[in-house]
Amino acid sequence: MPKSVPVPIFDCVVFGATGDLTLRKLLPALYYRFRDGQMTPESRIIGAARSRLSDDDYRARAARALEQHVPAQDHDKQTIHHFLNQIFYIPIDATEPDADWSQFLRVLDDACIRVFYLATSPDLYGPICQALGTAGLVTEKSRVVLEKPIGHDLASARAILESVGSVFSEAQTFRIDHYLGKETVQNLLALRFANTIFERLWNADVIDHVQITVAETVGLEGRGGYYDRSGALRDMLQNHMLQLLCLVAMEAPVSLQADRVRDEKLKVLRALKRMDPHDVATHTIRGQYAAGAIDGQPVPGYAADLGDGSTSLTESFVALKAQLCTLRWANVPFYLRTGKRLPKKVSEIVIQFRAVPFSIFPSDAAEWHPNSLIVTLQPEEGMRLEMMTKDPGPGGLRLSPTGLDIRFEKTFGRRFPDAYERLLMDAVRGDPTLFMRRDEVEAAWCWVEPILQAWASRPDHPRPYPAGSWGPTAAIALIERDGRTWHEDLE
Ligand SMILES: NC(=O)C1=CN([C@@H]2O[C@H](COP(=O)(O)OP(=O)(O)OC[C@H]3O[C@@H](n4cnc5c(N)ncnc54)[C@H](OP(=O)(O)O)[C@@H]3O)[C@@H](O)[C@H]2O)C=CC1
Ligand SMILES: O=C1O[C@H](COP(=O)(O)O)[C@@H](O)[C@H](O)[C@H]1O
Repeated sequence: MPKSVPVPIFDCVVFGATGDLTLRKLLPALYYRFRDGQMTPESRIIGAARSRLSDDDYRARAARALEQHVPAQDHDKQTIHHFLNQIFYIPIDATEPDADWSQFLRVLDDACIRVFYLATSPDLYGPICQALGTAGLVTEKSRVVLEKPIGHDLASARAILESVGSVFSEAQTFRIDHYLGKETVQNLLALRFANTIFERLWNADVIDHVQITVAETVGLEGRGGYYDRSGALRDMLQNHMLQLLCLVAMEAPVSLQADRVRDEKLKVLRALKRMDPHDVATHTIRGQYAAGAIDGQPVPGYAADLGDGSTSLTESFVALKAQLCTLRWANVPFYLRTGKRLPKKVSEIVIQFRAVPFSIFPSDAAEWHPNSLIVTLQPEEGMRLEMMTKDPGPGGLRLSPTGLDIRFEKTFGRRFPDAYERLLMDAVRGDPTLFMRRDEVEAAWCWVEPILQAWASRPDHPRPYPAGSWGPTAAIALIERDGRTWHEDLE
């Protein structure tokens, strides 16, 4: 197994230190990097949020978070003890005009890399960055990491980008989309551009359509306050799913240099056919889960999860058909769907190839399955090429579908770091390849905006679907009326 190369000493200030993301993802990710020696013992984590906690109070919370979110076999008492000693806490209200930002000056080391990780709601990004700038906390070696979604729509995204950009340069700004840190997502570049067989076939002549599914079993998980103002389109599709689409659809970059990769992704976002209100009505489906069952256990509906007795029009499911106006992808639909409280947690990309134009096999040789390539992001990272092969044995030339299967963990025989581990270290190193450039964020909002507007002008209730189902039946109709079906293994 390749050894982790230690990153330079850093101070990482995490705003939103008491929140779900920090406790569930960021602290465990930093723990693993510390355990593997990539985060050296001199580096420090400084949590910041409004809650009035001492260093020791916060360490106790961090310890509980590791207990809960790091699998028991990875708990190492000594390492956890040393890791916790590198954690500090500063209480601050970022919206308070008289907040004492000089507290950070007293703690931070001028000489080392400074990462300001903003794990708060996006409306605080501007005020936090302005305050950091005014307090003289932004050094040449500073970077800021912004969580998604950046803004609520195009206008608010631009306002945030502008405000952050007046304090941090583009090179200092790391807009995180944790899907880009997933191993299989990065592998899309290798798959497409290091394999002649795929590179030559990756176009409308051979590919019939593409499906991208990101299904979750979880509901609101206590995040209703955020999620209900967001919904599936803003929470998942505007960022994670469009980034996946970019990596599937982009042309080969001239090199792996960050901006060359990002240039190509940007072209894809700009080539997405803009939807008019009629397209939105026919090409998008929004749903909201009702009570149902997952894994045989009853689960409440969205309104009950929200728990405030209100009637919400927020979608917890979206399916849509997107099209790209390019030579490579002419008339190749991209079907995207994502939702909460679906039957299983699975994220996958299906490249559906066209059927052979003429068959020499008898029509009863087998049920015909055109080839498909299924890239699985989770739960198990890997890919499978579905092919037709001869059914072994006598009795004529019968065909049966068979898969060429690569499961990453099994093939490489080791644990893969979580996306946040990789991305946090990239931010410390100053490598922006797997982060979104400002123009990408704006282009993604530009495409999503007409959908948001059309939905807002028709404020009808999202279609209900029982928890534990694959979304509203209209989402099935969306693809079936084109003579296609969602990838079967999922159902
Ligand atoms: N949770 C997740 O799985 C994911 C979250 N994200 C993004 O990460 C960000 C954070 O999400 P999440 O952790 O779920 O949110 P939470 O609501 O759980 O946490 C918000 C954090 O912000 C702090 N906070 C709120 N107001 C202020 C303020 N005025 N000044 C300083 N701190 C403040 C809160 O602490 P306190 O109350 O103590 O001030 C808390 O630590 C969001 O942008 C979200 O979209 C992205 C991907 C996944
Ligand atoms: O960004 C987000 O992602 C998670 C899903 O992430 P995954 O890595 O578990 O697939 C989602 O639950 C959350 O609502 C969203 O904000």
